[in-house]
Amino acid sequence: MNVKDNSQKILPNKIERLKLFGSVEPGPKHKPTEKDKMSDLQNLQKDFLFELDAVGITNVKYPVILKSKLKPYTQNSIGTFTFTSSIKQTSKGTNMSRFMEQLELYSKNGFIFELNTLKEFTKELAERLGQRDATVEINTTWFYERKGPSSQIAGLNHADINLIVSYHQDSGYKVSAGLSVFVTTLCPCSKEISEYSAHNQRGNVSIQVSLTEDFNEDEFDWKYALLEAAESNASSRLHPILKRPDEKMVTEGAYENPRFVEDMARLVAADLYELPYVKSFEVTCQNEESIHMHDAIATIRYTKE
Ligand SMILES: Nc1nc2c(ncn2[C@@H]2O[C@H](COP(=O)(O)OP(=O)(O)OP(=O)(O)O)[C@@H](O)[C@H]2O)c(=O)[nH]1
Repeated sequence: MNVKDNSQKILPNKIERLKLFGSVEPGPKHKPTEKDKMSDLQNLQKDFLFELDAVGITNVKYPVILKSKLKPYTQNSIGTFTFTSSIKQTSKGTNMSRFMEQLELYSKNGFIFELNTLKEFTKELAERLGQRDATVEINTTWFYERKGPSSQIAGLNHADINLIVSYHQDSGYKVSAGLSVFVTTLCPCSKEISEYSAHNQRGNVSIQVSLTEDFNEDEFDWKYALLEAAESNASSRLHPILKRPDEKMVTEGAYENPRFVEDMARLVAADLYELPYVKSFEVTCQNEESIHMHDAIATIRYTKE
């Protein structure tokens, strides 16, 4: 057995240590260091065979500020951004640094996760890039207060939400919003055939809607509307804190509102159909089955006339 050597080590200094592990002195440098003397490969103009539909940066994490109809009314969250624009066949590349420059500019006083800000941002981005169009997508987590149905004890739930804004100098804006949240579903078949009980599952409801041009975020909180569409049609909503009287209500409520995955998709679709500012939608419900290894899934895509 090795006996540990407890005598104190004399370490080489930091520079020597880095050299020990392979660091070397800088070599001779001949290329220009001033920006205007550097070659600018990405701005080369030639026939590069194809136009690009979307080029840019993705998986950018930056803080965002959310406003909400539910408590907490204002909150900080983390946004995951994707920024792109098309580029012509004659351009070699885009100017990647400009996406982040613009994000930093808008983040000086906190980046507000709202439609008006995002529309202005997307148009300015296209102009900054010298392109005809730009698209910005932000995914973030929205926290909202949820109380136990009997005890009224409050805690925080969360849903994943996104906004996608595209701007084109000829056709204007296209706006899409999405939400994904968990719910409880209780199997109608199981309830029907069993002497007692019914198996239930954790369901995920994912909604993506395209919004009308005149949609006004100050009048309608789209994330609240999508949350309601998902949760109010489930067998039960999820809760952060449940005391026994709450648990009894939630359990019985689910038994009184059984749902297949297909029922969920259709009922959510019906609510979205009735929202006047939704032009088209896609709903996917996925149940993590508690009596199978696999999940059940149902999707509806619909465009209003
Ligand atoms: N086009 C392109 N740029 C890349 C790629 N990989 C890295 N870069 C980026 O190139 C950027 C620098 O290019 P530009 O943004 O055009 O910088 P610049 O020319 O000094 O900036 P401007 O003066 O605004 O044009 C850096 O942000 C790098 O991240 C790539 O695959 N394509």
